[in-house]
Amino acid sequence: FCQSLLHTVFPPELRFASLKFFHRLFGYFSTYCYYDITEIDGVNTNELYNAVQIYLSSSASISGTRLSLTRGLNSSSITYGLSNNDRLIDSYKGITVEWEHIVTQRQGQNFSWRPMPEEKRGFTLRVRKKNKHLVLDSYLDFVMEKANELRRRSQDRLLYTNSKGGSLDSRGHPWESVPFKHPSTFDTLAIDPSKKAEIMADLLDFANGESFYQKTGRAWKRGYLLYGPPGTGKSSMIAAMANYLGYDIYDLELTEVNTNSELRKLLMKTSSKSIIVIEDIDCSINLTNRNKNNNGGGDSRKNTYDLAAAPGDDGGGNSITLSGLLNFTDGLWSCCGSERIFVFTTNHIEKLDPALLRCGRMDMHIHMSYCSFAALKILLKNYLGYEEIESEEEVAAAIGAAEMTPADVSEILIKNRRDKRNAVAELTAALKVRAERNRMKSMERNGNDEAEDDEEHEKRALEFSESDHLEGNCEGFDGNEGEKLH
Ligand SMILES: Nc1ncnc2c1ncn2[C@@H]1O[C@H](COP(=O)(O)OP(=O)(O)OP(=O)(O)O)[C@@H](O)[C@H]1O
Ligand SMILES: [Mg+2]
Repeated sequence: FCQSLLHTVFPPELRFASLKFFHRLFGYFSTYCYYDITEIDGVNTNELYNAVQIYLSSSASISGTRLSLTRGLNSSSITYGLSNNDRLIDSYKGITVEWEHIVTQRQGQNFSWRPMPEEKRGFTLRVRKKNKHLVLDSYLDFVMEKANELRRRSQDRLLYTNSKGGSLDSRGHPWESVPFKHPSTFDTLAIDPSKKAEIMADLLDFANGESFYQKTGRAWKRGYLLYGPPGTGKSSMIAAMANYLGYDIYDLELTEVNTNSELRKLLMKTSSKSIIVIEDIDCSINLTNRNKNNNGGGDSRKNTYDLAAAPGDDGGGNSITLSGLLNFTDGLWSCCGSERIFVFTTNHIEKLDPALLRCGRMDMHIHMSYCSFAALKILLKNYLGYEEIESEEEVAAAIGAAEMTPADVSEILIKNRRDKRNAVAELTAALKVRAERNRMKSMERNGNDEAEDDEEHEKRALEFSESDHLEGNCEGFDGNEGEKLH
């Protein structure tokens, strides 16, 4: 009406100014105020737009009559959304707000560094003027929070890894992501039940501990160091943690990071509710050369902490220092997000610098040990459905000395999963062979000169393994004892 009135009454040159005037007048007398949340804010994607879309999808699923359905690339569920130019009423703390989704055609493509969508989309939020402060102070935060929660619930976990050589992806992010579908959970993890319960309780306390961390003035983060021989379930434990808490995983490949500042940037680009993992921390940075540098005198603190690869080393220009890494986990920058878990894994805890191990940095040191009897029972139950086995005493007697990893055990169980009886028989035999072999090795090590006996034992062990067709497995077990192959 206003516009047709303007057309008839005002000359063209005055139309724009008078339209503006009418808008102001209308705004002044109106009891409402309006907030536009556009999809693209200048050149960047507006996070708030995405959040509102997700937030409204939860209420739209119940009340709307015409909805748009979408399914994201990384999502395994469908989300509902408002169709074009549809409205939805929402209430919050006793006030009512109205959302409208507005889609218009973009007029003429302006020059831009990246292609813009043809449609211009946005939400308009209508609120009563008297409720303006509540909306700005807390409703929009509430929407953001709720959207993040919904996103986490509807979407599969994401596994991020830092791009090769610190390069950025097309959206300027240093992390690349794929859907995280690792099926490991605390139910499938074979570790001592008491240890498992302790870890689960610790994780839960952490996830629910916002007010505790606030009250005690601590940054809301926690560090776990998982150590133990290869194949004892360190990576499986990380996956179980992520699945348990519903967190994303950032798998940090330290060898791809060149400088401390790059490391810091990576940290800044991680989201909260995530697990930041550095696997095989002892192999990622050269921990052995720091003493060499130390001999040179000068700034002792710097030298002690300098973990940079020595010249000529295969460091690939990598100049990350221990202090850089400690700052990553512990410094002021580590608090730029919240609710984050750091997990480091290593096969050789003795190689790590004490600075990395001190309390408060890595809060919990978790020893992932060889398969115990309690852990074996979990594997037998999960793989074969056995609650009990016949040769329980025999197995229990051999398992301690056998030093077999859960990976070794599960390999035997998988191989024989069609023939459960054979699985247990083969497992018992393998445990005995391993126990015997370890016993002999320790005797050798102790300088016991029962050399003739040794040969006989070896023979017996071999005969034993051959008679049970175990050659292939035993080879496999041997390989797991020594160094990791990298
Ligand atoms: N504690 C465990 N419970 C259940 N399965 C296990 C356990 N440990 C190992 N496995 C099985 O063995 C395989 C290897 O385990 P995983 O990769 O977690 O070992 P790791 O400790 O991370 O070894 P590495 O030090 O070589 O990285 C997994 O596929 C998993 O199925
Ligand atoms: Mg691993």
